[in-house]
Order: sequence, then C-alpha cells, then structure tokens
Amino acid sequence: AQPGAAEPVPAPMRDLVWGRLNFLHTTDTHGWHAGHLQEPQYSADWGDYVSFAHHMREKADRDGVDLLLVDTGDRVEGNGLYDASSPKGEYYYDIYRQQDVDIICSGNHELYIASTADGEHRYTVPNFKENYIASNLDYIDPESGEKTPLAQRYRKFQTKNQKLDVVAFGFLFDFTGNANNTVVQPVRETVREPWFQTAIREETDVFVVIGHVGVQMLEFKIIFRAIRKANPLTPILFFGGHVHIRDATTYDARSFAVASGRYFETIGWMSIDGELERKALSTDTNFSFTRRYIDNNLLGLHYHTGLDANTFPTEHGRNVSAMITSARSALDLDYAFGCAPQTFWLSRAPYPGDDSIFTWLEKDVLPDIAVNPARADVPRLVIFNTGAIRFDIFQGPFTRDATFIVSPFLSKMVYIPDVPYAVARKVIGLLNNAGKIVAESGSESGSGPSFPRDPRFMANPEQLVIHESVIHELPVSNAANGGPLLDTDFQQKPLGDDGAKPTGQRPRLTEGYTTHDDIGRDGDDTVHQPVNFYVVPNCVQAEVGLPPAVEGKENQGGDFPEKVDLVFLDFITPLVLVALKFAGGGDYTEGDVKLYVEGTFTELMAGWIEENWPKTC
Ligand SMILES: O=c1ccn([C@@H]2O[C@H](COP(=O)(O)O)[C@@H](O)[C@H]2O)c(=O)[nH]1
Repeated sequence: AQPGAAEPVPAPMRDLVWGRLNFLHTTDTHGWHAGHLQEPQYSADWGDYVSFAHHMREKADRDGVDLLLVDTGDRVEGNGLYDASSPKGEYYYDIYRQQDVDIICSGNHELYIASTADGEHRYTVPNFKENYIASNLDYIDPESGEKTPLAQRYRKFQTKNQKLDVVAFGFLFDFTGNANNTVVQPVRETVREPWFQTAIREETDVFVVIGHVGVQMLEFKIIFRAIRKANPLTPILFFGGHVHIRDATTYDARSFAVASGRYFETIGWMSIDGELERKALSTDTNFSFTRRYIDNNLLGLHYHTGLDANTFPTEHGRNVSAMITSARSALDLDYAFGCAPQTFWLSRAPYPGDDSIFTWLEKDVLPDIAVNPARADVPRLVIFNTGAIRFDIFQGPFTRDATFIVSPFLSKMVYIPDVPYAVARKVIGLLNNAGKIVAESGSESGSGPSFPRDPRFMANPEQLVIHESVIHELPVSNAANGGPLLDTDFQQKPLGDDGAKPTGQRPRLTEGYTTHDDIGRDGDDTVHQPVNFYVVPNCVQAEVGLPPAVEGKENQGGDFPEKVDLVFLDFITPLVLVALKFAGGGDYTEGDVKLYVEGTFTELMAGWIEENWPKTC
C-alpha cells in the first residue's frame, strides 16, 4: 500500500475455491493503481497485486493447477496517477506493465481521445505482445492512414502446468464514441467474420472470452451463441466489465461469466474444475465453476495467500509500490485545493439531498462557474450529465488526485444562446426520459428523429444496470452488528483469526459490497455492512437568474424570461440537440453551439473549491 493509505481493518472472510483452471481478473481500474488511499477496504496498490499474483502462481505450481491473469480494459482516465501528467499516462504505462497479465483487451476509455488510443498502440500493445487481443478493434495509423487490427484477433496457447489448450478472444462492446483513429466493429458482425468462424473451430479444451462488456449485455450473448453453436460441449468462460459492478452469471451449464467491479476495489476470482481435456468431453462431463470478488485489501491478500506483513511483499511488488510513490510525488497528487466540509456521495445518498454531490453542484458550484462575463445578465439553464462525475468527495483534504477521481474528463461548458424559455425548460425532462422518447419516436425502426448516442450514456455505467434504488433499512445479518456470525451469515472465517475467539470479539463489519448476483449472495470474499445505492437521473440542472421555481407554476409566464442561454457539457451536445427538436425548438445544429466558459469543467471545479472551501482542514 502507499504511504499514508488507510490501514486495512479485519473483517470476516470467505475462502477462495481453487479448481484446475483459475483466474484473477481486474477491470475498469481507471488509473487507481495506487489503491484507495482513503478507504481501508480497498487500499492495497498495484505492487501488492504483483506480490499477490506471484504467491498465487507459486501455489498453482505447487498444486499442479493453472492460474491466469486477465484484464478487461478501461485502465485509464479516472485518477491523478494517469490523468495528472502532461501528456497523460507519463508514469502509468511503466507501472501497469509490471503485472504479468496473460490476456488483456481494450475498454472504451482507451479510445475516447485519439492520443489515448495512440498510447495503447505505442505502449500497452507492445508491452503485452501476444497477450493483447483485439477481436473487434482496429487502429488507424496517423501517418499512412492504414487500418490494421490493434492487436491479434485471438490467441491460442497452452497453460503452464497442465498443458490445457485455451482459445481466447478480447472484445469491446459496440462502442460508438471512439476517436477517429480507431474502428470498433459491432460484435454481431465480428462473429460472422471468416477468421472468427475458423477460430471457434480450433481444437481446444476451453474457450476464454474476455471483453469490456457487461456480463448481462447482448454482445456477450451473441458471442456465446456463436461459439456454442460450433462447440456444443466445450466450457466457455467469460470475463466482463464496463458497467462497474460485481456480477456473475451463466449462459448454460458449461459456461460461466464474471465481472469484477471497478476502480481497483475488486480483484475477481474464477475457477473451473472437472475433466477439462477435450478427449474426455461427453454429454456426461460436468464442470464446477466458482467466483469470488476479492476486496483489494492487504489483510485479505495476506489471508488468501496464508502470509503476513513480513512474508507477503515480494521484491518486485515493493519496487512497483515505490514506483507509484515516486510518480504520485512527482505529480504532486497530495496537493490540497481545499478542505471538503463534509462527504458528498455520488449514489450512496439520495438526490436531491444535502449529501448528494449533484445537489452540491446544482446549488453551489454550477451557478458560480457557469458564468460568461459577456452574457452575465442573460438567465440560463445549466445542464450537467451525471456520468461526468465519477466518484464521491470525502470530508477532508480535496487533493489534485481527487479532482481527477471526481471528474477526469476534458469536457467544456458550451451553450446555445437565446433559446425560447418555453423550449429550453423541457430539455432536462426529455434527457432524463430519453429511453422513452427513443421508443415513442419509432426511431428504433428507422423513422422519426433518433438520439445519435445511447441516451443512457449520460449517467454513470452502474446506473445503466441498476434501475431501482437499493436501500438497506436494517443490517442484513447478525454479523452486521458485530454480533456472532451465524450459519446464515454464509461460510465465513474471520480475517486474521483462527475462529477460536469468543463471539463478542468478532470484528465489526466495514461498509462495502454485499453482492447479489445470479449465482447467489456468497460472492464477496469479505462480509460487509451493506451500503445504499440511489438511482440518479441522467442529468441535473441549475437555474441561474430565473425566479425560484414554484411547483406547478412554471407555465404561468409573468416573471419568467422569454429567452435563456442553454448551457451544457459538450459531451452531451448531440443529445441536447435532439432533445431541443423534441421540445419543439426546431433544428438547432452543432453550428449553434458555442463555448460558454474557458477551461475544462474539472479545472473550473478545482478553482471553485480553492476559492470556497477552507484551505486547511
Ligand atoms: O467525456 C466523457 C466521457 C464519458 N463520460 C461518462 O462516462 C460514462 C462511461 O463510463 P465508462 O467508465 O466507460 O463505463 C459515459 O456513460 C458518460 O456518462 C462523460 O460524462 N464524459
């Protein structure tokens, strides 16, 4: 862990179940390779993961089984360690490559900006050579304009100890927001390609499909159906990501799919046991699959390896932690812009509400930063897509690191001047009910105006898959009160404890993930006190220079201006233009959209904090 990181706390644990073929999986790490310095349950760093993988590989070798490491993309954007340097990623590429990842692919965040995709092409692909797979992703060379696969389309290899044959693919969901130096082929087209049809007919013991794709998303189901059609009996293992949640499912009795969360809070575990050699394959062969979501917590990593603070760190792991420390220091990531007076939550507190980060933005920040001196007298509606905020703000120092953790994007505030208020006021509602509009407009069948991007992409990815708030009124288990662990609290062993302590001394539970996936409720390696999750809208809106809205009275005219400036983040421009059309505003185009304030939203927010929050805590 990094110097100053929160000390991990003991918690009740569930063991890992090893099989013949075992996997460790990371996804959507978004630059959090220093770990979560402020959260004890996720404070291990990439160096600790290097040590962990080393010990786990040694165990696999001792037991004659195999262990593979997988990463399913979105390694960048979302933390100062990647975002704070200029150019971005100056330290990240060398730190990330220290882990021996056996199968790796790209996420959408590697592709939003052309220079990030260039970085993937120039550094990560060569760093991981044949381990990098790009089944549906091409790169366009800036000099020659030539389009080539970003990496090989698939990989066939043998495992180290059992010499099992593996055919592996690496996919990205049908992403359309990529910069113009990459091409993402829709998955339904890729599975029809001759190379894919050849690959799925290779002789193999197991197929491994890794992808920056949620395990419940259509793209994985399409791939599953295509492979299964040609291979009725072969096990197919899926490793997914993108939607930032812990999740697992099966597509049939011989397949298993796991997604391992986000932000390096989770190291996913999957194992498969059974007679894997294809010569033994018959309709009677049964396989057993397990999954665990390992908290990225040093005590947990010690627990799963049977080691302690002295025996766990390897020299390589320590060196990687030191690389991260020196990068964080060179980037001055602990510099504090101000002191957050309270914690503001992204989805752990209801919106609107005093603890919601979006209420804070709407009431305090947006009215102050969305100011164009030349138009200061024009009332405005300022629309902000909630996906532009990525993480909570914790009470205490708000650092340079936190600016990128909270808001990593380069979005700027743009506007359309003098929009009739009667039209502009409808936009927020339309954006927040956009799915309905798409359906009602008939655009899915090709008629009527359509949203050029999936409108749900205005919110954070987890909001795409969790549609209702999850509110825990009471602790779910007796253990949640620090009471004795009962059988109903699953098969737990207290961390750092031989289980012999009197029940009164059991550790209290820390807050964290309590995952309920299609397999059950026993996936998390650590038993946590559950946290609430609140659904938030796609967009929120600050009204500046308008009379305070009175419920049901907006239509009464009088005090309301005839025209307003409609201000929004440039990321949602295509969606705002369509919403204006639906609102009866006619055909506004990109040509009507102008820059409203200089600087990125991230810079403006950091500036606001510097001016408005106390300098020290
Ligand atoms: O410039 C941007 C880019 C992205 N977003 C938001 O991020 C999510 C995508 O997050 P993933 O980590 O790729 O899943 C997207 O839906 C937007 O809400 C943004 O606001 N601005």
